[in-house]
Amino acid sequence: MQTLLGEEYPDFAASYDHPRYAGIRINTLKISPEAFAKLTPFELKPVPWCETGYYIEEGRKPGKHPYYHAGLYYIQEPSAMAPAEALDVQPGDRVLDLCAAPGGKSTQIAARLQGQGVLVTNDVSELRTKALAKNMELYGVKNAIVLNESPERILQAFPGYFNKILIDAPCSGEGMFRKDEDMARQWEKHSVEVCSVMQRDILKSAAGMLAPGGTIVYSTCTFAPEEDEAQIAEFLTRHPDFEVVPLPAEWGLAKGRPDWLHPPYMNEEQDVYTDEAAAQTGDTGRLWPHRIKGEGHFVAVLRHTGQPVQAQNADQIQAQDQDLIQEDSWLPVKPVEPAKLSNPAKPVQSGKSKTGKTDKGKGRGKRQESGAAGVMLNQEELLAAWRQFAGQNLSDKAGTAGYPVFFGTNLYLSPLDPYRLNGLKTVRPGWYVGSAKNGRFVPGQPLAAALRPEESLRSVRLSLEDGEAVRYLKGETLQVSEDRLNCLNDSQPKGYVLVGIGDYSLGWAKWQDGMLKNEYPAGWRWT
Ligand SMILES: C[S@@+](CC[C@H](N)C(=O)[O-])C[C@H]1O[C@@H](n2cnc3c(N)ncnc32)[C@H](O)[C@@H]1O
Repeated sequence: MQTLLGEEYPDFAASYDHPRYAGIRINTLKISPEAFAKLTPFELKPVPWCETGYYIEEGRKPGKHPYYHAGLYYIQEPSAMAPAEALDVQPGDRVLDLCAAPGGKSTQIAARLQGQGVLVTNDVSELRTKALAKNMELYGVKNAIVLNESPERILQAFPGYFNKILIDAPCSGEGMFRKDEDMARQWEKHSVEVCSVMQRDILKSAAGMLAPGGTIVYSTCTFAPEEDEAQIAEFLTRHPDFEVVPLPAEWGLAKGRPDWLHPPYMNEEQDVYTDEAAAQTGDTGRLWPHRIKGEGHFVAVLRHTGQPVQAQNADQIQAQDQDLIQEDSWLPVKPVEPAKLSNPAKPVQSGKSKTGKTDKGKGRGKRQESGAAGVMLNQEELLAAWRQFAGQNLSDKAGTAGYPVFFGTNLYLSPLDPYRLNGLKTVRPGWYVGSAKNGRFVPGQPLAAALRPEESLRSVRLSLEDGEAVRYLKGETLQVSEDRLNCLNDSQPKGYVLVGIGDYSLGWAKWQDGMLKNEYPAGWRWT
């Protein structure tokens, strides 16, 4: 770092004696920054490069507040907010987040999409995709697909498909040493070399998945030029149909350093990029811990110079997907295991479909006897049971469009026709709305997390002050009188109730005779 930074080095080194900066980003799928400012328990100071990002006081434990459990904000290191902002996602975009776990930037992208378009979010680590999937659910994201795949395999399924791609690349992590001292201990010289190879491969796959005119944002949290400017210079040399787009000047970021693409700053002279490509890296951005309030990051915006693809709304995307389906290429995402019905359900009557039409009697008479295992529920019946549930528990305002996808007894609504996911390791094919259990449709926690009170026929607002909300989050049964329930369209108070703090949903409960039976899942509870 001394060689790289020269005169600036003492300031850089001194920055490691300062405490790190803590930040939160408001989840605009749930609440606007203006509304959050009225109820915030923290002192908020804006992050210059992210309209929804704020510095908060260090040591406040933002993960221990009920608003965190309501998905109102994501705890994010402020400089890590820059890459997804640089991608400039708009509602209707088709976005891929290739190295996404645990989901900081994916939740940011999903908030920018506002439920329109598609987010495919992926990580190669199976373990880390679990945290990614949970975060998508907690933050109320309806239009995301979570994959656990290699970029090369995703390329086979989505050539030229996305108009925005984020690569928050695996890197040697030099910018995280203040935040996490273990990363400094684990650093080895060969980390840079190993990561450089991975980054090159990921960038190559990403280029193949980008639609003409689209944008790739490449970011790392390291200072090593081999992983930053050198990757971009090499990419531009191999892909002359891309250019670097400068970051907004008002963000106050430092410029990239083309002068570091030679010894003594880099190990050896590289002959894999042209001078013109190297010069363009001056328009990339660097976040330095001694220059901005945040840790270290590198950000490059790479635009394909072809004719731009228009942002599309969900209907157009679905229509285009329909056009692409070949009759003979259709396969379900995974063979469907019929749900077991130990307690046979009443025949499914009628319910609202996503088009608002009723499907009277659909699925009736299709169940098969299966010996001691009881009665099997087929896909059609599970779908009908969901529609019946929606008809009896959700209001007309509830937005529940999507392709139904069946994984075992679970039902998801997907923003994509599932034929695209054939053969891919899919952690979540869409929004998990519920499953069949003991002959009934049981609504899922992610359904509740993405609904607003006016979308549920029954809702209740718990108070923060007397600890009621925390008791719900701990899994307790609560006493709630009937007059506190908000029942729409003359619905009866008995049944599923969407529980929230104020206007912000937490999960499901079942109300009967003044008792609110807690349905908040064990794995989500406040401990
Ligand atoms: C910097 S972290 C991502 C942080 C994430 N974007 C966020 O904002 O929460 C890099 C991620 O890349 C993943 N990764 C490593 N190699 C990968 C590969 N070849 N393809 C996809 N993901 C990869 C790692 O498992 C790790 O989760």
